[in-house]
Parts: sequence; structure tokens; C-alpha cells
Amino acid sequence: MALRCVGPRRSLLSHNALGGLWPRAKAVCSGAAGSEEIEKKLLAFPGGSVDLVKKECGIAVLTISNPERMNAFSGTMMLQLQEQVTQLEGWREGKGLVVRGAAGTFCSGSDLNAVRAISNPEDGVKMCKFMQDTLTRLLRLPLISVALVEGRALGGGAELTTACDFRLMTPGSEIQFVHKHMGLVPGWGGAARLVRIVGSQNALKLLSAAQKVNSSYAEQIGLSDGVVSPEGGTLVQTERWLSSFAGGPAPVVRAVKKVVLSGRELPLSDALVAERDIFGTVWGAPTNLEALARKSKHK
Ligand SMILES: CC[C@H](C(=O)O)C(=O)SCCNC(=O)CCNC(=O)[C@H](O)C(C)(C)COP(=O)(O)OP(=O)(O)OC[C@H]1O[C@@H](n2cnc3c(N)ncnc32)[C@H](O)[C@@H]1OP(=O)(O)O
Repeated sequence: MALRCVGPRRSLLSHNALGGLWPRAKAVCSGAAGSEEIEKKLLAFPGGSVDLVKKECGIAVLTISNPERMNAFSGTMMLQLQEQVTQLEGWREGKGLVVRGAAGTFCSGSDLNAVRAISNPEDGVKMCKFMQDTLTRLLRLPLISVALVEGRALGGGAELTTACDFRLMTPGSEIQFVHKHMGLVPGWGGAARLVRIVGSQNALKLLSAAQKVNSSYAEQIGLSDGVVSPEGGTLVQTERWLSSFAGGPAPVVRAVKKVVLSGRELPLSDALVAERDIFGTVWGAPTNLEALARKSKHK
């Protein structure tokens, strides 16, 4: 049975999915405590929803939905995204996450109506900090995540794709960091993450030319991890693809994500400490003991 979490249950709390293992996450997310002012402003821009379905198989689907505006993020959707990430942080049985847009397109970034209304630098920076915190927490979930890119992923939508571990694209879909055309640079953490995904040379090209990236070019530079064809259902195929990484017992899948995350984000000495601690959670645990009893061979 699927558990559906729709709508605007809100929390002002900042969460740290990796608990004590993760000193830096605390530092990055701690600013969320002072975010009440921007949260109030975001409430003034309603529309759309961010919907979460958690399935018993351990895979959740997060849908960005505002079809009249090509799934642009209204203010309340930004707040809902934060709430759904909080839900996922507390989902102990979770192993995988698909992030997608409604109605055949991914997301066209911030709702330009909200952007116009809060175009002063002070509010812009607060909004950007709010989204940075949420997307950092999304990337740090102990779940293996994939963005299913159909149609367009523009501006903040392109940034959202980089807050997932993997990206799959449909033929004809495009990711475009349109920020330069808007006289901007990414502010939701998308530039920092893009550099880590495609390297600084490719990131510089994509950002400085606001280049449209189709599925084959994305795969060539490592931005996309594969193409999903519309036949057979894009979500079904994406979930199947994800199952090959997020299959197996939740404690082991979550431990895999955590060691990779610590290796990616922490200095080596801290990453080694974190890896030992995470190792301690699976060593001698039921799955490990069962594998030993089976005398597994890996031919
Ligand atoms: C730059 C970063 C920044 C940030 O916050 O950090 C942002 O993300 S700003 C937003 C960046 N995105 C855009 O500028 C998107 C602009 N829109 C488009 O380029 C096109 O609408 C496109 C390519 C998404 C879709 O084109 P298409 O021809 O297929 O459809 P329409 O243009 O007719 O769009 C349908 C309808 O959606 C409205 N729309 C689309 N995107 C947004 C948006 N981001 N905010 C508000 N509204 C949006 C569009 O205006 C149309 O509405 P209509 O009432 O029919 O004019």
C-alpha cells in the first residue's frame, strides 16, 4: 500500500538525516532556524503542490506539480518541498526516491510572479538560502535518488535535478541553466553541485552559454545516467532502473548512500571516521550474518 503525503503540513525545524555522523550538514542547515521571515513571504505566493507517495517497496515518488506554469515553484511549493524532505528524513524504511514533474514536464524554476515581487537582493538571498538548505537536505537523504527529466528543466528546475544522485532523461527533454539569460547565476546550490557532477570545464560551458542540454549531450558529459523511452511508462521504467541500486535491505542501501555521501563531502580524515561508524551499523547485522551463513560466492 502507498502512503500519500500531500499538501502543506509545515515545520520550521531543520533536520539532519545523518545525525551525529554529519557535523558539516549541521553547519549548512543551521541557518534554516532564522528563516521564519522568508517563509512568511513565501506563503503569500500560493499555487501548485509538491506531492509525496511513499511505497511499501521502499521507493518514494516526489512530484512537482503546477502544470499551468510548467511546474514552476510557487512560494507555498517551496515550503511544501521542505516539509516533504522532512517526511523523507523520518522514513526509516526508505531506500529510493524518484523526483519528477507533473504532466510530462520537469520544472521551469521559480514562479516568475513570485520572483518579480521579491526581486530585492535581501529577499532574493533569503529565498536562495531557504532553497539551498532544502536541496542540501534532499541530496543528503539516506536514499538513492533519481530525477526523471521529461520536457524541460529550467533555471531552478535544472538546479533541482542536481540535488538527486542520478538523472534519467526522456528523448526530447532538455536541462537548461537559463540563469545567465536572466542576469543571474544559480543560487540554490546548483552551480556547486553541477561542478561536482560534470567537472568545472563542462559546468562553465553550461552556465556561461546557458546551453540547452539534450539527453545525448547530457549523457556524454555525465549529467544524465541514461535515457528512458516513453513506451512502457517513464515512471515504471525509472522505478525499475532505480531498483537495481536501491534493491535489498534498507539498512544496507542506506549505509551505501551514507558512505558515498561522506566520501564526497567530508575531508578524508573525517570521511574515514564516518565510514567506520557506518560500517559498524551493518557489520554483524542480520543481513551480514545471513550472507555469511549462506557461504555466498560472487562468481
Ligand atoms: C534563473 C533562476 C531563477 C531562480 O529562482 O533561481 C529561476 O528559476 S527563474 C525562472 C526561470 N524559468 C523561466 O524563465 C521560464 C520561462 N518560461 C519559458 O521559458 C517557457 O514558458 C517554457 C520553455 C517553460 C515553456 O514554453 P511553452 O511554449 O511550452 O509554454 P508556455 O510558454 O506557453 O508556458 C505555459 C505557461 O506557463 C507559464 N510559465 C512557464 N514557466 C513559468 C515560470 N517559471 N513562472 C511563471 N510562469 C511560468 C507561462 O508563462 C505560460 O503561462 P501563460 O499564462 O500562458 O503565459
